Amino acid sequence: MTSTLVRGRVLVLQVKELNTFYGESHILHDVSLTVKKGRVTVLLGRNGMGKTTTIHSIMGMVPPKKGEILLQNKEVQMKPSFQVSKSGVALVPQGRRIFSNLTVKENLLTTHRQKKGGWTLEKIYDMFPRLKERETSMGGNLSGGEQQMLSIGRALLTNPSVLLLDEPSEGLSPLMVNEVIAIIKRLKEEGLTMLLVEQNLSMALELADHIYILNKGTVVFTGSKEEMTNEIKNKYLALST
Ligand SMILES: Nc1ncnc2c1ncn2[C@@H]1O[C@H](COP(=O)(O)OP(=O)(O)OP(=O)(O)O)[C@@H](O)[C@H]1O
Repeated sequence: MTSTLVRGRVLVLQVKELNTFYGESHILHDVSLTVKKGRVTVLLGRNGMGKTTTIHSIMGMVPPKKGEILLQNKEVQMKPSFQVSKSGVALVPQGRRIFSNLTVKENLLTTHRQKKGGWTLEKIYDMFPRLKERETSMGGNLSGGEQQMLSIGRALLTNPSVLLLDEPSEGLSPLMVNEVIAIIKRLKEEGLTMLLVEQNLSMALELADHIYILNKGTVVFTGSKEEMTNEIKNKYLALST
């Protein structure tokens, strides 16, 4: 498989000049970003700035009108979601979207795609012992934190090349947010490549290798957390404008 190298790192995902519309509303304006292998890339921005639309464009759920999406140098932008997923992109969606009337085990097995040396049900249970304990419970009876683990476990079982996480901290207690941070760190240690959408700045700063900020559908900052000045934070991430 051909790969693009930037400063010695393979680019797993390249998004180039995406323009996405909902009907007549032009939401994403030439959004470009790259996700490097083994790194946590974070997409930040206030409510309604286009973060979820970017994720949904990558997944083929809202096809962009213009732009390119390359997964390990192969174009995926005109593919339907199931093919994007098959190509190696997995999504932990906002709101978790687990099946409430299936058991934990059934939820996990809906997506399992085997890969040599990859994620298995046993490996998921090793990482999330709580899911093993609740294996036969209905998804709808789990706590918010357990549902988040289930949503992450289900995405991992597709054995993706890149994992997209859309606001995994949303609606969780501070204790559970710390748990999710610890999970993401462990996944990084396992070598997983991730694109994390967040509004929780402290979580983003703890995890990010590289940051993009979206404002009104446009990338207004790209750089390391050290390069993100207070001025930039106040301008683009403060809760009120
Ligand atoms: N299905 C839709 N139809 C029409 N407009 C939409 C739709 N979904 C989102 N939008 C609009 O697109 C813009 C970007 O929304 P998006 O959900 O991508 O933002 P976001 O940065 O992820 O914010 P949030 O954290 O609130 O989800 C907003 O103005 C929103 O109202």
